[in-house]
Amino acid sequence: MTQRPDPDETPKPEELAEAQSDQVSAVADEADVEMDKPASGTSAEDAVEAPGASEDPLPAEEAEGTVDSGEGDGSGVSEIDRRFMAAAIRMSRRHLGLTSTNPSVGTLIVKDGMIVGRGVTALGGRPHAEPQALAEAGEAARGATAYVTLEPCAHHGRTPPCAEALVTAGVARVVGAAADPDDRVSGRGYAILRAAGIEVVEGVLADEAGDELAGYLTRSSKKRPEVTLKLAISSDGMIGRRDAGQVQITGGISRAQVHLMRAESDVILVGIGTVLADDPELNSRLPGLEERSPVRVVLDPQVKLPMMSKLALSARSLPLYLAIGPEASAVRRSSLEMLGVRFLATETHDGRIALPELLEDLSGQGFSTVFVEGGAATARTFLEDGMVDRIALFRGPNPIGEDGIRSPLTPETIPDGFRLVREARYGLDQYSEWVRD
Ligand SMILES: NC(=O)C1=CN([C@@H]2O[C@H](COP(=O)(O)OP(=O)(O)OC[C@H]3O[C@@H](n4cnc5c(N)ncnc54)[C@H](OP(=O)(O)O)[C@@H]3O)[C@@H](O)[C@H]2O)C=CC1
Ligand SMILES: Nc1c(N[C@@H]2O[C@H](COP(=O)(O)O)[C@@H](O)[C@H]2O)[nH]c(=O)[nH]c1=O
Repeated sequence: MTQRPDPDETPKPEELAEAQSDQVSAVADEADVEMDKPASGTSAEDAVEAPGASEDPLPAEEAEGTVDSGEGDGSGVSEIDRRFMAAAIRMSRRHLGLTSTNPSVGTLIVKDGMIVGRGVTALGGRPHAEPQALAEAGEAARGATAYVTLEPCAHHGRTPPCAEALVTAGVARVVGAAADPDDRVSGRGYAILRAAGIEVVEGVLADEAGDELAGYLTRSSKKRPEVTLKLAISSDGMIGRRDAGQVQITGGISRAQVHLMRAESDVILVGIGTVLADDPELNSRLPGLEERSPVRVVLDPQVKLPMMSKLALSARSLPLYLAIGPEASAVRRSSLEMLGVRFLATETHDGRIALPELLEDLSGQGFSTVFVEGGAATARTFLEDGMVDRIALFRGPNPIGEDGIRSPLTPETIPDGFRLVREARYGLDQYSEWVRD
């Protein structure tokens, strides 16, 4: 029988705060740089000393300026530059999963050590972060420093290029994090700024910004979305119990974390085996993030999805796609179509959906991030096909035993080429995350 999550286990805010999660605290950090607060009067300390920030308070004299603090590394980058960039990166998380096909970019305009303008790429991808931050700053942008998590765009789209907007606003200095691989930008954004006499510093916290922009960067360079494989495993390395439906392996704080990760993704994907066993909802149910549920995709070559499954019954309110093969029954297809289910016709190999083709299709539709939540067969083929960019493992404290379904992956069997980037404790669970080098 399917076990439902215990509502009493829904974590309280103080539990979340205790979870010491980078991502949960990042959301809290973002909230501290509230977009709807008046910009004027936000000091460097306000921006950087958000909850969860580990940095020591800045000395007043350092907070007053944005020029080299005298570290002597000769790069022209000060500690305060890095802190403002860290704040801009945290802010950019606000719209992760909501700006497709654009990346979620953060911009801060800083004058005399005070934040005078803030912008995050708007829902749907426009307007970009820079014009919003410049509009908030108004005349104060003249002579200010702009912190941008991605190189400002250089092309004329529905709005003029952001690089030109920064020039027109009269900023004196631009500090950038990640370079933009988009052919229409790729160095041109920084070139426009330099040609106008603006001082440009590139690559400040580029890795950290790249982490948040991973979907966009992968989609631009590999023409497919960034894939995160997430699994919840028991202490003895199982992901479920045979013929038992959904087994709760991890606790409430991990579940909240998973729902946050879902909310930050464009697509959540599982195999039909998981749907038949668990009857999952695959949405984001974290209070306040319900509207941010991703599109759901099920690998279902033979269209086995039950009409009465939670997924099929919710297809009108939250998009549901079945990746189907050439042999899919037209009759089953049209019954599900009436419920609002959509289809992605894909080639199959040995009855398996061709993942590279499916991912290319999803990328073509503008999706930049795919969160794969299993089950075992699906996880295995994503790994075998080399289609996993990030692995997120939640390990619960209890064993499942002999009737368990063995996980295709444990912390001890992470494939070569992946690097451990994050570890955290969520209640009694251990969280570990790896990225492909
Ligand atoms: N702890 C955890 O993190 C999770 C645990 N689970 C557990 O896992 C179990 C289900 O796992 P499993 O049975 O392996 O099911 P999957 O969810 O991996 O589904 C497998 C099915 O998906 C279809 N499929 C189509 N293309 C592919 C492809 N390229 N690669 C793999 N599958 C493809 C096939 O359907 P067809 O046979 O019709 O061709 C295949 O049998 C359940 O017990 C569930 O509770 C599930 C998710 C997460
Ligand atoms: N059992 C288990 C997980 N299982 C995953 O979550 C899915 C259920 O999603 P939903 O119906 O939306 O709650 C399920 O089908 C499987 O993919 N995840 C975890 O983080 N921890 C757990 O202990």
